[in-house]
Amino acid sequence: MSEAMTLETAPAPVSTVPVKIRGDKVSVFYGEKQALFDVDLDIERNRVTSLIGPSGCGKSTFLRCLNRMNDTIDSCRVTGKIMLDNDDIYDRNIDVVELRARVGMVFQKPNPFPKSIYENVAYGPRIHGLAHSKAEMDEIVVSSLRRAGLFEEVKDRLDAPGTGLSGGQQQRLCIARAIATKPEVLLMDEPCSALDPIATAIIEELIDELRENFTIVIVTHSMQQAARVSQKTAFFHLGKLIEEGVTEEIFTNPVNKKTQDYITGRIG
Ligand SMILES: Nc1ncnc2c1ncn2[C@@H]1O[C@H](COP(=O)(O)OP(=O)(O)OP(=O)(O)O)[C@@H](O)[C@H]1O
Repeated sequence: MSEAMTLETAPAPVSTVPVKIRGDKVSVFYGEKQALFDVDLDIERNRVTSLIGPSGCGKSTFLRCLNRMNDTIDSCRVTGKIMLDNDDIYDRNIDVVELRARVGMVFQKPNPFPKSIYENVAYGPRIHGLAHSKAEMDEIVVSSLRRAGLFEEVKDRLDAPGTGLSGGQQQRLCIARAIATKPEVLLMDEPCSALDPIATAIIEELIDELRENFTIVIVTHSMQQAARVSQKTAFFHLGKLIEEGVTEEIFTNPVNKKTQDYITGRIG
């Protein structure tokens, strides 16, 4: 069966999970160069969605559209529509600072501020005015560190520099920092790529726990990781969303030949 016929005859995925983010014909240009082409992708609430595909296929570009991080790149232009619940996030009335508090981000390389562990976590809540007293701030810091699975390891040295922690601990600190502003969505751009297997396993376990309270979108180069942590997977190739669906289906029974070639290691 040809690829076109397969695509045309494939039934639309049916899902009853509420949609948190709806991407509608999202295209991204860096200057003259188009990096994403008409991507339609729904991100479901309280699920982990993995974005996978070969290097340069546009995974990070799409991820960065979801909290308008691409706005920081001068040459970058985004077209199409992205709805976060009922808000069009590219609407000119959207406050981008507020948007980034609702849609937090964790980067590839742990990047704690050169401040204490406590201050790393307190920073966001402070600039967003989320705590009205020291006691409230203490509560936010402790609960965020607990949720990030780090509190027990650092409770006796909250005044020590965040940069003095191990790589895996630093990444959990960055997760605590991201969740301290009580975001609805957490974006993770290859959050384990700088970590060893043990630290990676801890973060993966954490991702699974966090989805109870957050909607998570993760970019990963590791298909094993996508299979372990996500319920939905979207496969990108050369700036196009080729296929998306239930993770298990994507990895065991992909509809598109390109997806099949990628997961079997023939491309990428
Ligand atoms: N700031 C930028 N300026 C110009 N082009 C860019 C910029 N960022 C990304 N691109 C280009 O856009 C395309 C998609 O890049 P992107 O980083 O989104 O891909 P990716 O799938 O996340 O790749 P990787 O897995 O290597 O991180 C690539 O061709 C890349 O060179």
